[in-house]
Amino acid sequence: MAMLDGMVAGVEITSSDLAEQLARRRLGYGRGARMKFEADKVSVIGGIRHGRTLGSPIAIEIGNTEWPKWEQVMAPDPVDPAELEGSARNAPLTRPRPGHADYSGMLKYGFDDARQVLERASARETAARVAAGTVARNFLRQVFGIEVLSHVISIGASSPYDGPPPRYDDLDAIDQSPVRAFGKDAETSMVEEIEAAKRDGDTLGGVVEILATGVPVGLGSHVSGDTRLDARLAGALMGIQAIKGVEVGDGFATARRRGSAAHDEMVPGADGVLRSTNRAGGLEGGMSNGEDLRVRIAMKPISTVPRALATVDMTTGEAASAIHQRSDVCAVPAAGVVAESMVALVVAQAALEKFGGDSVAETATNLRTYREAIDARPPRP
Ligand SMILES: Cc1cc2nc3c(=O)[nH]c(=O)nc-3n(C[C@H](O)[C@H](O)[C@H](O)COP(=O)(O)O)c2cc1C
Ligand SMILES: C=C(O[C@@H]1CC(C(=O)O)=C[C@@H](OP(=O)(O)O)[C@H]1O)C(=O)O
Repeated sequence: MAMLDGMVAGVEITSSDLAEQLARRRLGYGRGARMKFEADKVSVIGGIRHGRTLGSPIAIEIGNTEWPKWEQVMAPDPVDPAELEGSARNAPLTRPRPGHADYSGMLKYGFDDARQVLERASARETAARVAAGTVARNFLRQVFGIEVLSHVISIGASSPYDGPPPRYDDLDAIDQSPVRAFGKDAETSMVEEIEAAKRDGDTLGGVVEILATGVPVGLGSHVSGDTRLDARLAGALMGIQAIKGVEVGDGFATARRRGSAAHDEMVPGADGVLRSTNRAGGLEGGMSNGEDLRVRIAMKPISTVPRALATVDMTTGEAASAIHQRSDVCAVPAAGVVAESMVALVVAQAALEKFGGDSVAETATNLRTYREAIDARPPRP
């Protein structure tokens, strides 16, 4: 269930927009069996009428077609233990899987069965993020002309893409790529990495770049740490399962440069201030600076490794192997779609803080007033 509060009235959104974005999240070479047989069945429960948001909380349910198999073992009401006997699926999971939430969750919550942790910890939940993010995307496009896109930079040790960032027009081509790569060379190298990992019973992570174009200057704020747009983007992106690093603009490469080669110099132009570079990724002092937002995320390899990892049985204390029923080999392309949604949600929230309003029309009026004020600055020489 995705719940989205605070969205203005009048945003155009249909079930097929939601389905389209959810379908993008399921794609990608290297995803596992569950993606093939499980469908995302979308039902809008409230907050949208006749294709437009109402300004009330939006609730979207995404059916989990796997649920009937787990209905008994995960039942909210007490179940007679005799009914659970005889099925491996119903047996408690006592061997925490390294890299997952199992071990810490079992100790922290006092559980003997890691199942009480794992389904909630699962990235299945990212379907809800994509549904909520679709509303944010449509709002950003409709009012601001902002577009959010992503592409995979590398998977495992593949040769990283190092060309210019794609534009929104390139997104269809990126989505056509089985690894959501921008460019054939990067794609070939990524596919080879996945095939090798599959052969070896192993899993992979990788790096994704996310861009937002058309973002007005002044979203976020320099006044405190928690209002900084870079901090909010990093927090939201780190909140995605398996994301272990976030880089803003040239991030780590910038740390190795001298100041004279690290910042984005300004020159006067016919339409105001111009920049010849965007090393900062569109963010200075915790605020958008009018350039494209550009952030990267690092995803760790999938935790459920087919070549079973060593663990400890929490009931007996003995050495054991972690279970592997099925899993993705690599979910980096899908993580990119999830990351786009998180960026859209953060940017939409910052845009609503800055421009406010209860309807698309009111937010658009506030944006126009702001643009008129800033368009005159600085005076043209
Ligand atoms: C889109 C997506 C799909 C994932 N699929 C799997 C999977 O099939 N198997 C798995 O073990 N982990 C998968 N993960 C990663 C786990 O959810 C992640 O390893 C786990 O939550 C622990 O990560 P954390 O330490 O960052 O919380 C996936 C993550 C994402 C974002
Ligand atoms: C179901 C989804 O992703 C799941 C995320 C996930 C994990 O551990 O995060 C593990 C796998 O699930 P299972 O262990 O049940 O096979 C993925 O299929 C999805 O993205 O819709």
